[in-house]
Formats: sequence, structure tokens, C-alpha cells
Amino acid sequence: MNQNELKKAAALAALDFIEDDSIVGVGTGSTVGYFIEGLASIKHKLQGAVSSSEDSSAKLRALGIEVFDLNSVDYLDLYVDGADEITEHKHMIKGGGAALTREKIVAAVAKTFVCIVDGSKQVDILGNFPLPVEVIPMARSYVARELVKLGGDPVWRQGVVTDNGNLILDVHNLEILNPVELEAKINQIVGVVTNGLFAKRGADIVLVASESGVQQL
Ligand SMILES: O=C[C@H](O)[C@H](O)[C@H](O)COP(=O)(O)O
Repeated sequence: MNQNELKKAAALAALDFIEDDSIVGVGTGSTVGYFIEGLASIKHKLQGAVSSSEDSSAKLRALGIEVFDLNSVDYLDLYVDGADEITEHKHMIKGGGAALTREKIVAAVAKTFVCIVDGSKQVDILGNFPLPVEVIPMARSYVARELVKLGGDPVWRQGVVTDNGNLILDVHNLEILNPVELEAKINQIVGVVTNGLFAKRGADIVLVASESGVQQL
């Protein structure tokens, strides 16, 4: 199986977690793209979805799935999303698609976060994938200097503007030994909207697809 087939296998396995008549929290990215295709096949059972990006909202609507404003929803049972890296502690780096802030918001509302990945995303220590940080545009240089003080090498993802109108710095060469602490520390830098460490609120269930099938962690 190639990587896309593995992403699809993990994504379709997440459909089993959806309750009848529910509103599903939907993440962003290529793995979630397969999940959205799968959702279309059971859309008659759903009220609809809350989405973490304009991209996912457009895909959902194109398949006839209603997209609700998060402000009109008090409660979400389930949030399904991919990751760029994930550890055995279910801590993640996310934001390769620049959707990290909205993803973190929808995840915060949901009772259960189901992370869907192919086996290549599993790591012992986070940080080989550069850590995305969403930044208010006028603070870009200041935040970059502060990230250097934390030991990282920030690189501006030029040409990318987030759905919130902000910029992304990708921080290379960080040694992430304590993800919970680093997530909080980076979020305290003035001008940072949020960073792509999902450690304080990690995943609850991980569905990992490999040649031998989809394993639930
Ligand atoms: O901003 C993007 C998200 O955090 C994605 O969940 C993450 O980048 C994984 O994406 P993909 O499923 O395309 O590998």
C-alpha cells in the first residue's frame, strides 16, 4: 500500500466513531480529505459538521454536508484530524497545512479527539517536522527573534496567509523534550496566536494505518 492508501484506511476507520444525528468536528489536510469523502457516504445519519478550515468547509459543502458555525454549537462529541507527527503519549505536531489555530479551537470543544495517521507520522520525539507557529503579521520578526532564544531556527513560510489573516513561522531544529512546557512557553510570546504543538490537549484515540491494518492506540 502506498502512503495515500494508508491515509485513506486510517480515515475510513474513523467513521465508526460517529454517532447518529451528531455534528462532527472535521480537521484539515490530505488524510482528512479521505475522511470527508467517507462522511459523504453516511451524511444522511449526520446533522452536519464543524470545520477547522475554509478548505475543509468547501469540501464538506461540495458533498452536501452542512457546515455549522462553531459559535452555534455548544458541544461536540468527536473531532477527527490528522497530524504531522505523533508520539506514544498522543502529543502531536500539527499545522503543516497552516490550519493549526482553528484545529486547536475545534479540538478544545470536542469531547474526543480521534487522530488519523499513516505509520510514517509516528515518532519517539517530536521536532523533526518543523514546528508551525501562527503569528500576527506585525510581530513576525520579533517572534522569530524570541524563537531563536528558545533554540529554534524559524523560517517564514512565505506566500502563506492563514484563514485568520496571519503568517506562519516554521521552527526547525527544536529539541522538544517537554512538549507541554514548550507549547505553553511559545504561546506566551506576544504576537503568537498559537503553535502547532498539541500536547496539553493531545489526541484521545489514534488510528494508525500500516500494511498490517489499522491499529487503535
Ligand atoms: O494544518 C494542517 C493539519 O494540522 C494537518 O492535520 C496536518 O498537516 C496533517 O496533514 P496531512 O493529513 O495532509 O498529512
